[in-house]
Amino acid sequence: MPTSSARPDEVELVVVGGGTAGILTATTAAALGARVVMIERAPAPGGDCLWTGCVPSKSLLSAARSVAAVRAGAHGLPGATGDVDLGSVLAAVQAAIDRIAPDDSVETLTAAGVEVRRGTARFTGPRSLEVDGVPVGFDQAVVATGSEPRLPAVPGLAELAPLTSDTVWGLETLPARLLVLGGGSIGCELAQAFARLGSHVVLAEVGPRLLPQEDADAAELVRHALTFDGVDVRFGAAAVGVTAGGVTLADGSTARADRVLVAVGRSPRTAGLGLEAAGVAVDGQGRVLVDDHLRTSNPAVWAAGDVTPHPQYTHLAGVHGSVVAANAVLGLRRRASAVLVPRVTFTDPEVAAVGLSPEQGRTQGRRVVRVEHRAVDRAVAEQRTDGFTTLVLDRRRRVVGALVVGPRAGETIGEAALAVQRRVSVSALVGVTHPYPTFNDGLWNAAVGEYRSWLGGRPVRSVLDALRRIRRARRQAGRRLG
Ligand SMILES: Cc1cc2nc3c(=O)[nH]c(=O)nc-3n(C[C@H](O)[C@H](O)[C@H](O)COP(=O)(O)OP(=O)(O)OC[C@H]3O[C@@H](n4cnc5c(N)ncnc54)[C@H](O)[C@@H]3O)c2cc1C
Ligand SMILES: NC(=O)c1ccc[n+]([C@@H]2O[C@H](COP(=O)([O-])OP(=O)(O)OC[C@H]3O[C@@H](n4cnc5c(N)ncnc54)[C@H](O)[C@@H]3O)[C@@H](O)[C@H]2O)c1
Repeated sequence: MPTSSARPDEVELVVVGGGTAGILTATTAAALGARVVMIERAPAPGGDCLWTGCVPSKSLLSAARSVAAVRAGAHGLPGATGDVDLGSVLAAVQAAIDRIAPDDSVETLTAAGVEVRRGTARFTGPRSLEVDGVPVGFDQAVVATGSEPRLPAVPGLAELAPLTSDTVWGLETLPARLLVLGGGSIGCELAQAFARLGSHVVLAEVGPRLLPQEDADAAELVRHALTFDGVDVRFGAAAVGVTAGGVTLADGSTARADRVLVAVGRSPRTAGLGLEAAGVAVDGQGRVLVDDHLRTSNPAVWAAGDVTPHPQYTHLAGVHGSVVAANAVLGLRRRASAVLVPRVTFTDPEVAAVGLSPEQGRTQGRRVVRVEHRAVDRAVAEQRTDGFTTLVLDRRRRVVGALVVGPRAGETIGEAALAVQRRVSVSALVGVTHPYPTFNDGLWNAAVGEYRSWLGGRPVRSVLDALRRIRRARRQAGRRLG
């Protein structure tokens, strides 16, 4: 059992926030033998991913995909018409949440050895905080308070009661005209979902393209797909004002909308947290500054998940939790920078990436191999050839990055992440028999193509020629002797 320097009235480890980062911190620390208290202000733990983020958005996208397929009238069926009942769709979304919620419930956490306290935490000193006014001393603490939607300062926007990813799930009817501000993951996913469900959607992005964190050719395929679904995508189009005619955009156009959905990025939830009292430094955007071990400027306080300057993904928040717990409880020095972070935008087609992107790879002089999905039989069979798989290789032909665009690209990227993490070579990847026909063939075919071109290269060719000559000579000698 790890020893604690906490006084009897102190908690060994306090975790502030019961989202993915907080839950993984708390359960890992408890498994390591620490006395852990987790404080969550919401009615139930689970955080954004469960209640307003990943789970509802993926459930909504699934419903929207089904609606699009039915409306398209594929396979000789007459295309369905009529309005979607948003209430039914959101009931299914809620059912998905309800099925997953028990995994994060107070009962489950209590059984895992975590004491959960409901309330809002605020630091009062370097080793103390209060929960709704009740003081708590701690030996160590973890800030895992997540992030929240950022609202742009646009005159008149607040009067339109803009929706965010926090509130969109409370809609009672489908907006006939929806303006989505922001073309990042949230904007693209929700714009496509609402367009497929039947809203007329304008997506206004301030920059010159969608998904700025991804390569331009991947973003262009998503723009094409959104446009196909009826989304009116506008670039250079930050909202600048509101008139009786609609929302004025920086490209000079106006978007008439019944509702506006803001998805222009997320800010850390640090306001009112008393971080100054705790001596915890934040950056200019309010994000909690951490070192590579996720320790803050106060040696007794750590941070994990969306509240830090690291990328905002559930899987990373979870890994942060386990890193922080190991470092805080056992005194290990696990590094956040050692964590490989794959990412997926769940539009149709999906965009999935890990490691070096092809654009980064080319800039760094790495070899980039690409397979178009028109050469992947599963994509052809499903008439979904609008994608590609790209591998980025180092000088020894080991996989250092991958970008996949297509249906279920998010499933393929797990294998690519394993390859990048373990520095798997193209020849090793070729040696793994892949079942046929799958979208993962894109990855395998890219590796096979690269391997064949290596085999066809001059140095390997001359070795192979020599081996063949020796083999021929031996057979001829054998025949003479026989
Ligand atoms: C629409 C949407 C879709 C997304 N889709 C994906 C996806 O597909 N894949 C993916 O990887 N990521 C996705 N994300 C991102 C993902 O949801 C976040 O990265 C993840 O939830 C971050 O977890 P966290 O624990 O850091 O923060 P959170 O989940 O936000 O948890 C923080 C918790 O702290 C609590 N809290 C805050 N302040 C206090 C306080 N003072 N006292 C007590 N409690 C407090 C909050 O109530 C909250 O429960 C999506 C996000 C959104 C918004
Ligand atoms: N599939 C996933 O993993 C997933 C899904 C949703 C969200 N998330 C996470 O949540 C985070 C936040 O998502 P997000 O989409 O809100 O943010 P984001 O930072 O990914 O994208 C915001 C977009 O809004 C644009 N923008 C900024 N200001 C604008 C303005 N005033 N008007 C118009 N456009 C503007 C930006 O150029 C950018 O393209 C992401 O960073 C991501 O990590 C992940």
